[in-house]
Amino acid sequence: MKSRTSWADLAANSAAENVGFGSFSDSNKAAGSASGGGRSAYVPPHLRNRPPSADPPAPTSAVPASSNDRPVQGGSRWAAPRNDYNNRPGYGGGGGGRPGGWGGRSGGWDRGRDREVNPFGNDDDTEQVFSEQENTAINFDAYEDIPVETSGDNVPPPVNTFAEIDLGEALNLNIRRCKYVKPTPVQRYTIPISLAGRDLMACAQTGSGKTAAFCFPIISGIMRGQVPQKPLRGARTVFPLALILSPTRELSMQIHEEAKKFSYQTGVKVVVAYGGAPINQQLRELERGVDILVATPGRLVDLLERARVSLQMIRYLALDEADRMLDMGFEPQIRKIVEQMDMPPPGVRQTMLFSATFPREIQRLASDFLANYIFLAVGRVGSSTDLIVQRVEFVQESDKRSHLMDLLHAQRANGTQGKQALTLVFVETKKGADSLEHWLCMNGFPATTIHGDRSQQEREQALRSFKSGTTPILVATDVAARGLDIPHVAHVVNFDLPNDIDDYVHRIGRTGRAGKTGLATAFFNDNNASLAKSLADLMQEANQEVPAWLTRYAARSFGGRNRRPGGGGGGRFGGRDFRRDSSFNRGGSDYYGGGNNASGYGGGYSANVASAWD
Ligand SMILES: Nc1ncnc2c1ncn2[C@@H]1O[C@H](COP(=O)(O)OP(=O)(O)OP(=O)(O)O)[C@@H](O)[C@H]1O
Repeated sequence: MKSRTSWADLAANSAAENVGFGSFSDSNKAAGSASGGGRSAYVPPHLRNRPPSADPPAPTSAVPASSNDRPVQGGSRWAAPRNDYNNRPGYGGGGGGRPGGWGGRSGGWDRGRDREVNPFGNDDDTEQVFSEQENTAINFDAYEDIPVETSGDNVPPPVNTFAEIDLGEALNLNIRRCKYVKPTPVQRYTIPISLAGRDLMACAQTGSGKTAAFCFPIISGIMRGQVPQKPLRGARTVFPLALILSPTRELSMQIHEEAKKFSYQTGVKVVVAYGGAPINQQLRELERGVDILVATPGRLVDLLERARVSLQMIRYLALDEADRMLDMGFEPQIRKIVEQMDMPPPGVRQTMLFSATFPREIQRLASDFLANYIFLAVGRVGSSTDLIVQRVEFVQESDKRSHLMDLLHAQRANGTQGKQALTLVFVETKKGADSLEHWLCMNGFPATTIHGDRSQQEREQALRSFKSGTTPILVATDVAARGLDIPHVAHVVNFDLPNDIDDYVHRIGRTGRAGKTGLATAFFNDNNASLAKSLADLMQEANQEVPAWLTRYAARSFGGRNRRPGGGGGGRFGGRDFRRDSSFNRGGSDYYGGGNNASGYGGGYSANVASAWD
């Protein structure tokens, strides 16, 4: 899905705010007086932005008609109880469980007046949605025989269809608008687990739909949940109910765009906050109301320190790319956010950790954040690679550019470098990215670059230009390695291989997404010898052709940081529940070591790009 937040969008939002929400601050101040007759009455998320119904429903004690001041639609019609939620225990719908009075949110979130932008880009697509039979976006056959492993107490059974899960009417409609016909394997398992209120550590291959897997239960849970009383804090402090953290600005923007689609017309408000963009605009957006906050850690810490956000009401915490979030670069910030601010503890909040890779040492750290959690592994190690043809070629440093040129010329000749076939080239350093981009442009290959030394505006512009095919080659550092879902990336080139096999898995995962096939080419030379074993193991597991010379390199390297479990014959997954390891029970760790423990996971983590992240 495209990330469409841009500076232009932000400016437009700001303009819209001035036009449509000029009186916000007043109503915000008045918020909390549910019967005040002003426009500040609390409207619970599941009742916001509902179209007027033809049949006036029975009034509900949860939202008294008198508290709804919408002049056009009329209070009682908008205060319709949701049939699908109202009679269930714990949903707070018909039981008078909603006290109203979310002061901070109510004033700015009167959906009667807020024209929620249609994130699907068409005015009323209901007809189209209902006539849509097939999802053309995903090849589910590719997931037929995917191995799945769960561990933990009382794991709820998976579902086969979205219809089996009661996510709520409005969310179901959005799922159909997204043309998601069936849940992907990770969604089949994680959604019931999350809806059952369980904590989760989920490891599933790149491009397999993890974003929806954590967004759906959060949105559904907020729609049906009890709304607690807002604690007494500064008038400008906001109290999100869910926090989704991701390591990069672009990924946070992308999650925000996705979550907005899923939450369209549900009344659940999603706001994004990330570094590199003016904080004032983000503050204004927050003041207009927030249920789900998507953020990068650095900007969130800033907001917390300014007391503009409180985590006191957090019910859901999701860490995307959780292993990256807990590696050496980010861990202190994450611990500060999760453990040292006012967030409810594990067991009170629900915590979900997602990634395609989960080194056991990171699992050990992550377990501090979880209570009685379920571990889920879907797919083999780097199993997106079943869909990705992986090639590794021996190329000396000095030959890399001309070799890349040969590849690009061949693509052009084969017609695969058309507007719809994008090539993503990973390099090690920011300087190297700029220099390669320049060289490609000089040689007639339109290219752009994304890395941590570029301004946020430049980064966003580069991504837009790449996605649109204007510059069909993007030269990137690892800042683009994780999470980004860019349609039509046909080829990932590891011009410089990473030091860490997990980074390789994430990088090549930018192609071969959602059931589509892709190609990944790696340039290997002596400098990459330490990666040889893990790379050869990974390729072998994915039924790729391993060149004889790489096997020889692999045989020469003994163990090392990048040992893969596959070599030991036991690890089919991108991570395996570390609680099952004997070394865990002994309190030992063989994370970095050689050893022969099949369940060990060699994905040593690097902080080499932390400076480029937020
Ligand atoms: N049930 C579904 N049916 C069809 N398409 C889906 C479904 N779920 C997700 N998708 C699509 O699959 C693509 C990949 O999803 P997503 O970006 O969530 O993958 P991911 O598992 O988070 O990948 P990564 O590990 O790289 O972060 C997206 O374009 C998304 O819209």
